[in-house]
Amino acid sequence: MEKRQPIPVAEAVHRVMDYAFPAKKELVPLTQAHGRFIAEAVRADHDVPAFDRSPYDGYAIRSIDSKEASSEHPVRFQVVGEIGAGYVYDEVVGHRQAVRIMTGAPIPQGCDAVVMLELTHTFEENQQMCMSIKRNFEAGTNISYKGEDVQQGAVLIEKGQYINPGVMALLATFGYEQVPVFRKTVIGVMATGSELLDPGEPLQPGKIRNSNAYMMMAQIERAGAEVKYFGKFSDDLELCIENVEKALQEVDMLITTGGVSVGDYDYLPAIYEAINAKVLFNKVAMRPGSVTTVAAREGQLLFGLSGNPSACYVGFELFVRPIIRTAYSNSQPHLRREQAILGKDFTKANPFTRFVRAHAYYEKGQLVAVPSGFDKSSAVSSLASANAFIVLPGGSRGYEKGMSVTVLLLEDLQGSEWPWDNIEKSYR
Ligand SMILES: Nc1nc2c(c(=O)[nH]1)N[C@H]1C(S)=C(S)[C@@H](COP(=O)(O)OP(=O)(O)OC[C@H]3O[C@@H](n4cnc5c(N)ncnc54)[C@H](O)[C@@H]3O)O[C@H]1N2
Ligand code: MOO
Ligand SMILES: [Mg+2]
Repeated sequence: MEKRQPIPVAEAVHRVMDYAFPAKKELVPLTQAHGRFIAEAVRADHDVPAFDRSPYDGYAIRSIDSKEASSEHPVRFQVVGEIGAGYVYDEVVGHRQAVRIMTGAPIPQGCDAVVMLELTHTFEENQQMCMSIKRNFEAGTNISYKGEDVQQGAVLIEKGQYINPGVMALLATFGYEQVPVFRKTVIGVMATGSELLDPGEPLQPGKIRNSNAYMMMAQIERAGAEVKYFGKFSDDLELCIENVEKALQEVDMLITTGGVSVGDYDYLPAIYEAINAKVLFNKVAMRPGSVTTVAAREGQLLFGLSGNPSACYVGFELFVRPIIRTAYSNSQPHLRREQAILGKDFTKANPFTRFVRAHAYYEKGQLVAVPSGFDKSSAVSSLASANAFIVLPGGSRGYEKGMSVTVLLLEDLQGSEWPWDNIEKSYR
């Protein structure tokens, strides 16, 4: 039996990233763009606001006419018109004339100030609407100027940016009825193992329910890709080869779970050989997920993730997620890295770099990360509350509560460019 040579995590991620590929583009209606990644930069083709407008309900005036106003000597204006948002007052406003104006309406020609309704007194005289004010208003008072928010030509959204609700607002502002986004990468999922039952089946001796497939399908969606689920397959070499071959025709990349270790029924190594896929690595100096194997055939990636649920979960986030986000031109495709305070002792020794599933939260402005439970590679229970991995570099005897540790955040949309440099052993 060939002895597997563990490689450092960063080296493994590099080897996978060498196979990154760009996704194709497609146009989707604006209403379906939220949560996608934009395929072109968005440049402002007009100013926002596109015209000088009123930020208040009140009266538009010529500031010069208010110069003499005081509480003893209010100045009165003739109200010559009224405009709501969406309309334009098309006369030129003259001496001691005012236009009743609503929030969002364009400033009439001749006017250079808006007086809030609350500061005015409105009355009727000789069947003529009038308004008076008791103080002077400088030119420019209460005007929202053309271009004060966005100037024409400004790049507002970079290619590869995640489309969040604020981006949606900008897309609508600039008339994107159809939005250029990256086509979702299609990722095949296949579970292997003769012990696997579907969630709807009753338990039987020696069998377990297939949880990894459902977990990974959700991870794929969280990362922004599309799932193609091929089901579960028993440990039968010929059957698996045939189905892996078939699946590869239908997806951009394929993830399998289980069968990558050295057991008699761990067939993934034989499958890669049979289909002529080149194994990029089959052992990573990490826990869980040391058996994570990645292979490539004609540029197409095959991720052989561990059958152990926690190992499978970690393998996905470290190796598959950044490939997805890179396909979308996202500049921060990896998990977001932060420093946190370890919230609880972690006494296990670490020959390999350990990714402890953890719950991270803020306490008085400080990020704290607490291991989320049973920590074996086989653990399924600790994943539900995990929103971070605590990264404990190898070669240590354990960590104590209060130490500063590196964490990778799982539910953060921002990500990081490359989190793998200079991860220090924890310190106080
Ligand atoms: N002699 C050695 N044995 C093992 C080694 C080793 O280096 N030498 N590595 C261990 C490590 S580390 C891991 S991790 C596992 C990896 O196992 P495989 O990837 O080959 O996965 P399986 O053998 O198929 O299953 C392992 C475990 O996970 C359960 N499983 C499998 N699929 C699913 C699924 N879809 N949902 C839920 N659980 C699943 C399976 O029943 C097993 O209990 O190997 C160690 N052994
Ligand atoms: O690959 Mo295993 O997950 O290290 O426990
Ligand atoms: Mg095995």
